[in-house]
Amino acid sequence: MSIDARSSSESPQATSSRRPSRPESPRAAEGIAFRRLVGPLRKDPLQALSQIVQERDGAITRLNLGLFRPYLVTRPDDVKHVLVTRARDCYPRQGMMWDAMQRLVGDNIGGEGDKHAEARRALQPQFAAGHLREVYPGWAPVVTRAVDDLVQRRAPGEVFEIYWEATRVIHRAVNDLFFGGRISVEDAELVGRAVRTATTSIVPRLLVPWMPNLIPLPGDRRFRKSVRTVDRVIEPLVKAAREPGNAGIASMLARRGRTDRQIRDELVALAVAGSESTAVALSWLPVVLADHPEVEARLYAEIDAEIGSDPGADENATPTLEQLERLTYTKRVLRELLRMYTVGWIIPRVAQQDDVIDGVRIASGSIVVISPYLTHRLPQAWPDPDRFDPDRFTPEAEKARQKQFRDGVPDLAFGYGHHACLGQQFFEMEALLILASLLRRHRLSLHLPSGSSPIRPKPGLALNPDRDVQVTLEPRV
Ligand code: HEM
Repeated sequence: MSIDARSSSESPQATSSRRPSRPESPRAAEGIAFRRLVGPLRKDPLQALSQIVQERDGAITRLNLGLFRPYLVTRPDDVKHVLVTRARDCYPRQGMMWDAMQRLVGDNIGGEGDKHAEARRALQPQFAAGHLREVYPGWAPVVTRAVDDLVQRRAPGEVFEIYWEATRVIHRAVNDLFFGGRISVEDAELVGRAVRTATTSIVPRLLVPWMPNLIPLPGDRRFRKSVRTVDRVIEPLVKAAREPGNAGIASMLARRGRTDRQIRDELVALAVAGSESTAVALSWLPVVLADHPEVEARLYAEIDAEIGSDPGADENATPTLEQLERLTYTKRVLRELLRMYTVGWIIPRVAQQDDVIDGVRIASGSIVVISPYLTHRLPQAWPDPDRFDPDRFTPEAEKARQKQFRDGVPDLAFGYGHHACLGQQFFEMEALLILASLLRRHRLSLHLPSGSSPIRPKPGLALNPDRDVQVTLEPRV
């Protein structure tokens, strides 16, 4: 696909990320015409968008899709402008696109402004490294028991979908953190399924954000039903969180004087932000390992060396936090996986005022799309971006990248700015613990019937695999 600059009213801009040294009057973004976009986007949207970004060296581009004409912003310094510099006054997380989501997660941590800041201040200490260390000894055995149950449920060699099994483990892990163990396994799974249904049935509304709520769209009824299910389970737990002596994030929020509604909103937002993203990330792992036997061998070797695979050793031992911290290669595999298969692949914002980004005029009301997935494919930040290479995340490589990109960051897997992911450290701890507990005794293999096409990413609200990822577990001895 080539660039059609005719929709731009002015001459094309230099594609360097360097800013002009003297002020120039803002220009219109180069655009790509509808007829050139529609075919490639329909055929393979990620490939089409990646090609645009590479051809334009990441310069701001307007996608002319009829009524929907978003600006694509991918260079680290331009992303910083939207998510940090003008984040609060010009690109707050509000407007039509967020209205739909806020019907599920509320407008506290899922909102903007003072209410968001207050919610974030209340939640942050629960996700700080020091606090996670404190809760680890009580929490980790819950996770290893959930992994043991998975292994018991699945016979060696049985084919199953990793997403749902990972989700079951993750729900037990996060619900213990949220409610201090006061939610049953059945209720945890019910909430998980309802959240998944809500986040998938909302997609039609996100695609036509200007559609008034009064006009029904496909998915609306399923969405409302899922929200009712979530509330039916969560509301009594929120009330119970006020009883003295209870543990978990819900009780901590109650002690900090948050209202029932606020506590409900925070917990649902955490469930939406934390559970599905983690399950999708873990679903990509067998896909990546099947294609990269050398990475797989190093990962198992590290787990054997640091955690131990001796089946005669204590069967029920939970890996210690110190052991997890030594899984540096496994952690790099997870980070590279999130670079290439960026679960949070898109971060939309709507300009609330006229603005100029890198000399390009952005009118108030325009949709600005940040795509971590596309930023992760900029060759100037990630040479040979389609190659899977965990060693991009060695401390030396990270230091060199930081030096190269003083303005903005090229690694956006967990967002950036005042909405950056609260749960990143929790995700790392949780994912490493699940992998260490599972892989020390079992080999996880992708099951791809012969003749199947390779599994590829499919963009939706999250970047899912394009079909259910099927796997098997075999004892390693
Ligand atoms: C693979 C795992 C995860 C990925 C890729 C991920 C990614 C992200 C991204 C990209 C954002 C920024 C969204 C924006 O700017 O609009 C975000 C925000 C957030 N994430 Fe995560 N996340 C993950 C896991 C988690 C977990 C485990 C939790 C908590 C249990 C969590 C809680 C949150 C919260 C609360 C926010 C909103 C923060 C705010 O608006 O102030 N995330 N996440």
